[in-house]
Amino acid sequence: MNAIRYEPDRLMLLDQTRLPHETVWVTCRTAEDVYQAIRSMQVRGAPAIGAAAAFGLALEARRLAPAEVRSRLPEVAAWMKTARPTAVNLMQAVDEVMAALEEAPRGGEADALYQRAVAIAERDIETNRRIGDIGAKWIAKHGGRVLTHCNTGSLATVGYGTALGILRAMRDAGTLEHVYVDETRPYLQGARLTAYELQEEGIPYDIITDSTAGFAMKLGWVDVVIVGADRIAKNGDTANKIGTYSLAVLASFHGIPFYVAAPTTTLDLSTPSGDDIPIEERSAAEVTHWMGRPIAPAGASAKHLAFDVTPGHLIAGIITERGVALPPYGESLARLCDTRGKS
Ligand SMILES: CSC[C@@H](O)[C@@H](O)C(=O)COP(=O)(O)O
Repeated sequence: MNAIRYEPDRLMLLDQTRLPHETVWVTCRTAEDVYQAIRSMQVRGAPAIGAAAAFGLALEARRLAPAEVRSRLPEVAAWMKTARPTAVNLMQAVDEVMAALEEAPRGGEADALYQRAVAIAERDIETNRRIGDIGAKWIAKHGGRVLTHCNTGSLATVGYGTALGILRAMRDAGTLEHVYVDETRPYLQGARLTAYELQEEGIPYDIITDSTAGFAMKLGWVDVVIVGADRIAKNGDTANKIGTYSLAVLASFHGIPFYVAAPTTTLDLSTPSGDDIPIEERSAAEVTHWMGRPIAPAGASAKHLAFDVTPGHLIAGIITERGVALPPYGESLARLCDTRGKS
């Protein structure tokens, strides 16, 4: 399954607001189209929005008059970064494409940007496969019953997935027994998207309501928790989908190991701790309504933080394509970043 298809003059995104019941592809031809698709969560998941943004800038470079590309694109790039504030993959991918612009030959800007966006997309799939291999070996020692949150699969990446990639690799290795999928209020990435991917793969799973997770742990259903990440600060504090922090606290209370799986492009060593990570606040209507229909009284007030931050001390390990970082994260993450890009 893949949710991102690309050609030099268009980006096609599988609309994740319509899944699992409708398969609708959205065609983007401009940076504005891509920006709107990211904001409205037609494309979502940290690595997927990074790749989409990269293609968005490449599309814009093709659309602009050649003489305008170098003067106009920096502004578009800065704006693209504001589409969603928490996932640092977006900022990294935009910066990477803009670096390609610096190196591009005169007149070859649009092609250079497209090639860089393709490289970002292809690298993501390769990275996820490595996370899967490394993670499957590491996690197997804890057992085969895994609880996960949100969607970290093919839909959230360019392909294969991070935490969900580990589940695929465990299934292939014969070590996966069962997956408990938090439904993940309010956007239901678990119930709609992770369940869809696991079902396609024939992986045994049960959706649970978010509030079931603690009791499921108490009942002994869960050997290990694995989640994804949107931004990992220098000290290991990790921003991920709202509800992740509660899961980590529950896992700690029950003595269950809690892991984060993410590519090293999700590490942000320039952010000292989780307190410095910007947390996206989305519309209250996404909490009070479902698919446009109200579920709360008219005029109800709601708070909608889209992400939370799990302190590093609650995380047993951070599984990346370069290996598993263990606490203390200040040192282990810096070591992983030192090796980033060297192989
Ligand atoms: C590999 S995806 C990792 C994270 O981006 C994922 O866990 C998550 O929080 C997604 O949030 P979303 O709001 O759906 O973009």
